[in-house]
Amino acid sequence: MPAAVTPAEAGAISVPVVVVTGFLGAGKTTFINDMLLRADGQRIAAVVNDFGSINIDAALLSNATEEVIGLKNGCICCSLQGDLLRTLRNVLDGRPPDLIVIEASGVADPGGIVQALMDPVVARVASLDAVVCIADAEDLQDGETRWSDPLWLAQLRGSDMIQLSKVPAQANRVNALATRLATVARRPVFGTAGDVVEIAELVGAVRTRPVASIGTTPADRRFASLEWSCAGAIDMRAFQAAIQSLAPSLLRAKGFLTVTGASTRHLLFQMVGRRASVMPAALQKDGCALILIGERDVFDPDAARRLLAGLSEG
Ligand SMILES: Nc1nc2c(ncn2[C@@H]2O[C@H](COP(=O)(O)OP(=O)(O)OP(=O)(O)O)[C@@H](O)[C@H]2O)c(=O)[nH]1
Repeated sequence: MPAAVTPAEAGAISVPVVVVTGFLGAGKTTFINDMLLRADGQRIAAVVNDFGSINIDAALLSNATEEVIGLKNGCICCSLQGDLLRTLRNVLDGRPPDLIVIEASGVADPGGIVQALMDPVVARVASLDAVVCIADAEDLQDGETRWSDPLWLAQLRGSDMIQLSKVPAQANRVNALATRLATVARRPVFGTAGDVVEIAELVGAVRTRPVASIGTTPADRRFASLEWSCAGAIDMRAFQAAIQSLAPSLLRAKGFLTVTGASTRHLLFQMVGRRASVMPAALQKDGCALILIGERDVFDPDAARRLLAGLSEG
């Protein structure tokens, strides 16, 4: 029996799709959140692919749009391509949105996502209009590591434009960074003067792009991750000490915490490289849910799990 046809597939509509890529913690969710807040009446559906099964990004975006779909446990550039296509069909079923924005996980090569979107059935109803790469100015100024990272280069070169995040105040440093980025990527760079790429610039342009081959190491061979959760509250000082000792082996950590020993009980924790922050969480639910990610050859998830287990026993 042939598969049911969505209204969009019936030929009535083609919904533009924007893919947001960028390295772990670059600022993809922040950019999409800002985009949703600037939507000005447009209905934007966000499809979010977190690296782990704790879908933190989807929870963060759900304040800004009712249509957030989390793709859990895997990476849409490789193992989740089928899920992405099924999700797009579900989004397009019923009343299609004006725009679909897909947040790739920080470990994804956008080439795989572009390839999935070129599936002939999907391409008829959802047109890939732009791939935006969020480039983390702090990370890029920390040293040369990222500049020679094949995954980061694939994200940069697999995009149509680059949006700088975490821009330093000094204009000369920003301009030098933007010039270097534009040379490496051969793409326009936004954000030097606090400017943010507008939705109108993302949608409607006809862009031809080669179907990129995925030449980067599969995410699960390069990165190791730990998802850790507990039902109750943990001591804030003990958590800070644990994270401090894990920090040298981590690239990214984030999650929701319920803590004792601090003025706010429910916190959103974020760490990118060595920079950590906490802020009051919108969700007032007891318990902790964290994801920690590092390079497989430096981060030991089992040792981290043992360390964190001590927090919920205290
Ligand atoms: N100062 C500053 N902080 C930012 C900016 N963009 C993002 N951040 C912070 O950087 C951290 C990571 O931001 P996210 O938007 O979650 O990054 P992401 O790329 O979605 O992260 P992953 O999905 O885990 O790869 C958070 O603490 C943000 O508040 C920015 O432009 N300026």
